[in-house]
Amino acid sequence: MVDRLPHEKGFHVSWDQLHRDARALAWRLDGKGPDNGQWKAVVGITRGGLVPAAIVSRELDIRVVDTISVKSYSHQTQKEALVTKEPQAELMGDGEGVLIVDDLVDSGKTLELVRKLYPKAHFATVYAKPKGREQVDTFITEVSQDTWIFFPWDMALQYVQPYRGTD
Ligand SMILES: O=P(O)(O)OC[C@H]1O[C@H](OP(=O)(O)OP(=O)(O)O)[C@H](O)[C@@H]1O
Ligand code: HPA
Ligand SMILES: [Mg+2]
Repeated sequence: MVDRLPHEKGFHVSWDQLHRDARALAWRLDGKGPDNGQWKAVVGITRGGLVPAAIVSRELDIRVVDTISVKSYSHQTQKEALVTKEPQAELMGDGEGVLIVDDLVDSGKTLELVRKLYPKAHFATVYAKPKGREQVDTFITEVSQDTWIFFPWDMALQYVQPYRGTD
């Protein structure tokens, strides 16, 4: 018998679960936009935000979709985030009416940077950890800070040993 499962503190999200949670996020945002409840665009933060952004735009019938690319650098002990591709400036303005979507917020650094650029945008993530929670306006599921979320695009089906092992 093993006394510790290898995936303890790991939150493994299947495609089905991700689809359900991203749909739940869309439904929560429905009718909450500033223009008669409407949102004018969805912007996905690459790359993790692309899948939930597609699901949200489909559910809410938002046809205008753009992306913002943020690259995180590890330099000694500092982690610095940098925007490497911006969405269309005329679309964004100060972010009013725009839904900015990411898969999760962890430390909050990514959203903090994007928020500075588009302070009036609405920030939505599927998952959130406590440190970054204040950076996100709407999310579906919170996990503890020491949990690592594994997304379906980073995983594959593979054989696992029986719980009791083999002879
Ligand atoms: O709240 P933070 O601490 O900033 O972390 C959250 C960000 O980190 C991950 O993206 P990553 O930068 O790994 O790039 P990717 O989406 O291209 O995988 C995740 O998709 C979020 O965008
Ligand atoms: O928990 C996580 N899972 C995947 N990517 C991440 N990037 C920051 N935190 C995480
Ligand atoms: Mg990301």
